[in-house]
Amino acid sequence: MNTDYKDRNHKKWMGLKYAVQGVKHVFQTEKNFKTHFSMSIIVIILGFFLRVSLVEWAVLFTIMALVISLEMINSSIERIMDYLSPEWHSIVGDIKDIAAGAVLLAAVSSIIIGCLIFLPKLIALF
Ligand SMILES: Nc1ncnc2c1ncn2[C@@H]1O[C@H](COP(=O)(O)OP(=O)(O)OP(=O)(O)O)[C@@H](O)[C@H]1O
Repeated sequence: MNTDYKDRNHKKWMGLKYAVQGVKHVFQTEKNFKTHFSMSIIVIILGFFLRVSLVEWAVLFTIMALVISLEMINSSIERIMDYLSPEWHSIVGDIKDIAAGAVLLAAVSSIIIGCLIFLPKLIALF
């Protein structure tokens, strides 16, 4: 019983370790991920500087997490398709384009949200 609990706990931590490895891997290999990550850091710094409200923080973190998560899923889909179908095929192209389109939609939304939250505060500074 006790060993069983320890085993489950160990597996849980190993799962977390692999997930962190996944984030590290995508950070090291995907240029777009680095761009989204850097943009998120800038947004957080700007958020502190412009004293955004709790609700605004919640909106900003939700959209940042969405963009970064979609970028990771997109990278994952690209790898799956390259592994399953290394040859050129229009359906593979469609699948990759759709996954990339999802990231684009979220990224455009994040720019709009950033403008809605930050622009009035920046304008008020001048
Ligand atoms: N096997 C394929 N068959 C058909 N089209 C493909 C294939 N591989 C890539 N493409 C086309 O090339 C585009 C770029 O694919 P690629 O796998 O090189 O992604 P990427 O340039 O690394 O994307 P990202 O910048 O998001 O990482 C795809 O969106 C798709 O239109």
